[in-house]
Amino acid sequence: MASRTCDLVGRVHPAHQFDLDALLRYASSHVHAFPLSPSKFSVSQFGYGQSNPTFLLEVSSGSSVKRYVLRKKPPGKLLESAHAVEREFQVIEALGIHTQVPVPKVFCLCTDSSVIGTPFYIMEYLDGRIFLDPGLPGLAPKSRRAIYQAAAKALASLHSADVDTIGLGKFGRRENYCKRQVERWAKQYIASTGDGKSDRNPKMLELVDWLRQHVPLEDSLGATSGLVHGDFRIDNLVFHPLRVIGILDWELSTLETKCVMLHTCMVLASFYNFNNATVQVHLEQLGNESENQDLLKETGRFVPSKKVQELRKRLIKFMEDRIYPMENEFYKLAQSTMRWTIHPEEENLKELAKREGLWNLFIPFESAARAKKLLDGINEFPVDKSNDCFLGAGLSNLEYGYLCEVMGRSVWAPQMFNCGAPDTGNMEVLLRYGDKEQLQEWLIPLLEGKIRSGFAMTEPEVASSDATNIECSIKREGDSYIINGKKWWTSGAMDPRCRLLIVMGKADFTAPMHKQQSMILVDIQTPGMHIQRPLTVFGFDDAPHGHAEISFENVSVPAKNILLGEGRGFEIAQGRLGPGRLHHCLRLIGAAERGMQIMVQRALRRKTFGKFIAEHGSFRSDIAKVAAPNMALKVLDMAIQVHGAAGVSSDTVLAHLWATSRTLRIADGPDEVHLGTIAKLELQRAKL
Ligand SMILES: Cc1cc2nc3c(=O)[nH]c(=O)nc-3n(C[C@H](O)[C@H](O)[C@H](O)COP(=O)(O)OP(=O)(O)OC[C@H]3O[C@@H](n4cnc5c(N)ncnc54)[C@H](O)[C@@H]3O)c2cc1C
Repeated sequence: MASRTCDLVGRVHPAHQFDLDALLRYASSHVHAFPLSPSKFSVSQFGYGQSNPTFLLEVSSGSSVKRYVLRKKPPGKLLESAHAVEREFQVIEALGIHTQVPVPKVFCLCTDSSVIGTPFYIMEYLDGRIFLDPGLPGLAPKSRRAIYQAAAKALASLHSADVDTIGLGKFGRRENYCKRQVERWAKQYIASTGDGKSDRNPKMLELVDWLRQHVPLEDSLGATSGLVHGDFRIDNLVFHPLRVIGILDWELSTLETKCVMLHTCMVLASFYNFNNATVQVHLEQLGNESENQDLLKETGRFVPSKKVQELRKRLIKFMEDRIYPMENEFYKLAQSTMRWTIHPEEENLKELAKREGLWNLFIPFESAARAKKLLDGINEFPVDKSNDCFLGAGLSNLEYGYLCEVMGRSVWAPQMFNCGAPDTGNMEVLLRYGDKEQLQEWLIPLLEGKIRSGFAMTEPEVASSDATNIECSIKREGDSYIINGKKWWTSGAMDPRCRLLIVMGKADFTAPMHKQQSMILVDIQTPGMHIQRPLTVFGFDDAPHGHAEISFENVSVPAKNILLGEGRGFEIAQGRLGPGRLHHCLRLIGAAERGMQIMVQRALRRKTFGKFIAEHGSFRSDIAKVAAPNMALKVLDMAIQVHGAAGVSSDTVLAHLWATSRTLRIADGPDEVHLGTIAKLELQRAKL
């Protein structure tokens, strides 16, 4: 049977007693809404299997009683890496803020041992049930099944967390986790069996061998790391009534390769006979990775999951049926005197894409989870089943790659699926860093495709590839910020639907170099903002979205529009650039694919000197060279060449695709900056 959490406490062990007054003083000033002068303050200790002593705090004021849980290091001399309550706090806090993984809310971490003798943290008390016996005796089979499934779901939600997005990318050593783990288990098994101990099971030795031979390829890189609890047992879960409301005891948590989680889970299932619901849910959640593994082994290449393949098929059909046939119409309008207006068919296509579930596909499932949590209960937010696609299709960046590539085949396509830059980057910024009010005001209309947005960082007067040079000032005055400065290349700002600019500037020119920058949300209609001119790229002005030069003269914006707080702009810019560049590159692959397709069709139709162009030797040798650096530009350049004069005209899409592709060696940071970052990461990895 289950025990209620409050039934698991008893008197504080004499060796674990500490100064209650000191704790009360500390908690009163560090825990939000902690009663200041309680009429009663009592402490009892949880007695069940705690390596870090854990206490229930009960604080009474009049008739109300508040309960908290305190977890601390044990007293005495400890092994350096053991009992790290600081790490526990870090992981619970990150999961609580950024994911839907059920964890108690944490209130404060105290690393000052002078307060109660050792570091400690205080968290929410969860009133629920704990099952001490994993066999769940005394429960009806139906309830038992529900409990096991809830446990498996909680574990799967944990393993779905994107550690880089939630700030836990450096929480543990990433590479060779699987190899180290298998060796450790093998050693432990050998040490605890044979020679007068329990019999050694030959099947277990076979299993060890099998695991050694099946260490996944990416284990040595640690590139797809996820978070692992390290001691995920049913008695570390709090249920209410059949749902997991909290995962406890994070002492052994660390990072491990994601597909290893599946292996680990299967091994655990066989060791503990836990329940294969865990494995099933993992297969559902991590199925793409394991599926890819198998297909990688069989064919030598990755193949996307069934879900992604199905989406890709639908997307390609949409492109062929709806978008390619409209391209000429869109170009015609964009070159006419009405160039800064929107073709009515664009909005129709957006509605169709929404209906087909081809909407906001770029949103990573992790960002979607944060937004769902923040926007839960808001009426305007369409999170019900019929509108599920407003927060994407729950894809990983890898999965979206297969779809992004298809969208890149037409410069008009991404925005039809609400997946166009700079909106994607801006939505991602709001999804990751915006507060509830900011999400409500700006994210919802962006998700719905009702408005568009721009990102204003680059300035004409300073070398903007280095964002520390930015000079635009964002100065706090009372309840507002006043913006003064000049920006250029703000893409999308000419679009008549553009309502929001995310502006980067400096709130404090005297702060440390990377803390001077802030980002603020600005309504484009705010007085003092002047669009000076649209800029052109090799003669294309990219109407109707355009790239604007904008001046800001005493533009007054409500203080609540600051993102994350003053001095956090650099940090946000880094987070924004990563996925943005990735999306551009994936679209470039699509542009190259399209160029290749058009080129081959042309070369098979047109004859020079008595032969089809495709039959000339130079064409054959060129076509074999597509995997070079700057691949997209090379392919498009070849496609233009094959078309002769038609290739540089606007009668085909090639010149525009080439111009757009060329800009991407500068836009979103020049090649040199990205190469510098890659070199830095490679050097860091070599030092590990
Ligand atoms: C089509 C297009 C759209 C754009 N859209 C936006 C937008 O929406 N919002 C926005 O804010 N900006 C936008 N930009 C601007 C773009 O982000 C900047 O142009 C880019 O960051 C470079 O800044 P810069 O032009 O000031 O060049 P600079 O910083 O002056 O750099 C010039 C050159 O210096 C070299 N260089 C720089 N750093 C290094 C280094 N570390 N090592 C070696 N060489 C280096 C590179 O060759 C680089 O091209 C856009 C640009 C284009 C072309």
